[in-house]
Amino acid sequence: MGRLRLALIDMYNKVPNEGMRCIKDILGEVKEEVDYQIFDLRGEDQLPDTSFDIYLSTGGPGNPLEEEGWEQGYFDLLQKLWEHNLTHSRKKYVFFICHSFQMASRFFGLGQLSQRHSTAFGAMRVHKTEEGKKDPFLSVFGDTFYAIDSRDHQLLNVTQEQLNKIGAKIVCMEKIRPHTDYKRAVMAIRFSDEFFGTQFHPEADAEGLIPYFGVDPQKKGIIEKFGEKKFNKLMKILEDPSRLNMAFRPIIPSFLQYAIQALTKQEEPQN
Ligand SMILES: NC(=O)CC[C@H](N)C(=O)O
Repeated sequence: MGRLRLALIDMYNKVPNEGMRCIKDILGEVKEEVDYQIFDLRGEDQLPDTSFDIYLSTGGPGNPLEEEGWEQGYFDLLQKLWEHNLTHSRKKYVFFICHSFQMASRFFGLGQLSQRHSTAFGAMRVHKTEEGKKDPFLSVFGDTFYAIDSRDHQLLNVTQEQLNKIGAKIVCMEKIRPHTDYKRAVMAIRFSDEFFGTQFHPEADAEGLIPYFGVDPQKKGIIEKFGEKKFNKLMKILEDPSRLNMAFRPIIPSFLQYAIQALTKQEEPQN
């Protein structure tokens, strides 16, 4: 059978970022099995059709509730992929990161998106839920793990009824902060066997981020925006391999291996 085809949906709207480099690195690890094509959705209005096997939709800047004009096309694509999976044995696999995760929550009608009281930025502790403890994509982690977070918005108030409608499960939540009244935001959702999304950045790599954040203008920018204390804390976590489970960032590779195995097991043509 031929190589699998992956659509990388770039949501960065041409804003410089580390996400695309990290994702391309990860996709380099499966280059024998998977070819990928980039679609600059917000910058160039490029949207893949439904012919791809796997879709990886990135993080990006801005308010996930704002209408920029590309949303309906994106939602139509998700609708077609979701319906495809309901009626075909050869499935479509979709991974949503950060901004895309927020867009997916809008598409599926889960919870409420809102602006955080302050920007979340750094290496944050994430908690698995009971469902998360059973999730194969998270199996290498303990009950809590560190992940890179970078966002101004959050997903709150997802109800069990909303989850049940599509058969989704919340698999990670923000850390518990007993000293604040803030609600804990949702950090990862398994929408289905094939659709998975994280509010954090599972593509982030410590090896690449240390030299990136550690020099100006990034270093200066972080200190100006968040203070020296937060900068030092971020670097300390990035440099401590025992705390930094994302050093080997296993979530997206697990997703890709799962998709590759399922798709190569099945002979084409389908159904
Ligand atoms: N890094 C991201 O993708 C951020 C997502 C979104 N723009 C937010 O501010 O919450």
